[in-house]
Amino acid sequence: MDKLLISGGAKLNGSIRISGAKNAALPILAATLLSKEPIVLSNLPHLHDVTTMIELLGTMGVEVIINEDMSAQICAKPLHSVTAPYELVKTMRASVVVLGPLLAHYGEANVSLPGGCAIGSRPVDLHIRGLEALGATIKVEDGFIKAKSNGRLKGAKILFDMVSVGATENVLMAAVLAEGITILENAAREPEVIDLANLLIAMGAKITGHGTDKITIEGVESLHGCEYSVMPDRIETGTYLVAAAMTGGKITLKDTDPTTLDAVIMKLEEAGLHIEIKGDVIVADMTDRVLKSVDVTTAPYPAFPTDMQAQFCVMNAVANGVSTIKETVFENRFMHIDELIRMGCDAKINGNTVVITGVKQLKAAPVMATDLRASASLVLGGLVATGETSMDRIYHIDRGYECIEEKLRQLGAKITRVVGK
Ligand SMILES: CC(=O)N[C@H]1[C@@H](OP(=O)(O)OP(=O)(O)OC[C@H]2O[C@@H](n3ccc(=O)[nH]c3=O)[C@H](O)[C@@H]2O)O[C@H](CO)[C@@H](O)[C@@H]1O
Ligand SMILES: C=C(OP(=O)(O)O)C(=O)O
Repeated sequence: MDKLLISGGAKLNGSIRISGAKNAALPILAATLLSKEPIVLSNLPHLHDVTTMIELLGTMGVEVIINEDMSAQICAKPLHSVTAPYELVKTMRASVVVLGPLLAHYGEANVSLPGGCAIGSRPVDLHIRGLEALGATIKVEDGFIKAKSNGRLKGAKILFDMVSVGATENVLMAAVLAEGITILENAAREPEVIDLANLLIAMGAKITGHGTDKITIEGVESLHGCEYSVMPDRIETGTYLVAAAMTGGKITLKDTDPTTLDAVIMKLEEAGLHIEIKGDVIVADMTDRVLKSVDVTTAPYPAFPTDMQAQFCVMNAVANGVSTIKETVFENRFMHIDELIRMGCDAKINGNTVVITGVKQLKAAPVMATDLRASASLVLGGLVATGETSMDRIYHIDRGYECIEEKLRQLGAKITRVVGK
């Protein structure tokens, strides 16, 4: 298995480009199942999860052509299968978002249950109840979600019990082809939901209210092809901003969308990072500034994102002061803390809260990645630790960070990948 070796101590300096957002690209790829016409997607990030989603679409018969400019032309005609097999779903739980589009367009879908993962049990009850409200018949049998629709789905008013990004996306994609009006209440407001809605609108869907907690969809009979560019990755952006804050460097992030990062930017400014925004560029400067720890509580957008929690834990680990980080979205998202403690972090977990006392210096240790953002926090720790940190199980980081070692090296970090046999 591959490893990352990181020698700490370099201040990051320079400029990099931010990639397309994984969490927007995945549902957008699934949405191509809603049309029989080609959809041309640009700014797709080169990530394991994106490859898995393309492979999943491929097993169903979707045709994917990569154009010279690296955009992908995706055409979902004709499908020979409406099954998402366990072998692919188990490696990426976001595969469950093919359920809504398959059901709406083909009247049938068999999607392997995604199961739990390192950060929590992650049930899909809200997805299932939402699709049932649109008239689908759903059985969970032999480890599969087996969904059928007798004719077109029917628009309905759906109030989600809790805010779920994936359930909002799945039901939104089903509702665009349903007969009549669907209203989604307590819908997720994440920028990735907006990006998906904008793609669907470009395909001919009638959607209003995306970006608020009430989305209204007027179903149409069919959707057409279009060209669409995936939004920039706000979590990748936030991760590099934390890297600048921790290393005391000055970096420029290009092709990003600062408007999607309000909560993260506010907290980084509170921590002492100087941030300048010029359109789609962020310049972050920590030169000669003191890093202060900040309290954080994760919650659905527009509050502080759970996907930035691990990165803020490691930042607080080397900041001045004592901080409290509370995780309210996932029940088990502190797996990185034990690994950070191995690097000298002073942290105590109590239920869904961790109290971190900043230390002057982390020390390199062999560490193991447990999930995607936990991996990012260990890389960040390695960037400021004394000595060489070696990180195992880095397939997690390849799910969500495009060319992480190349980008960090471009900023002056000492990081190499050792390719395993
Ligand atoms: C591919 C993708 O976009 N992943 C993101 C998405 O995950 P994902 O869409 O899986 O996350 P959700 O918003 O659905 O999960 C939020 C909470 O709702 C719970 N829940 C969800 C669905 C359901 O049917 N029942 C239920 O109880 C989950 O267990 C969790 O506690 O949003 C999360 C929350 O911002 C992010 O951390 C993930 O990076
Ligand atoms: C939890 C994440 O992704 P996923 O929902 O795909 O597991 C993430 O991007 O941090």
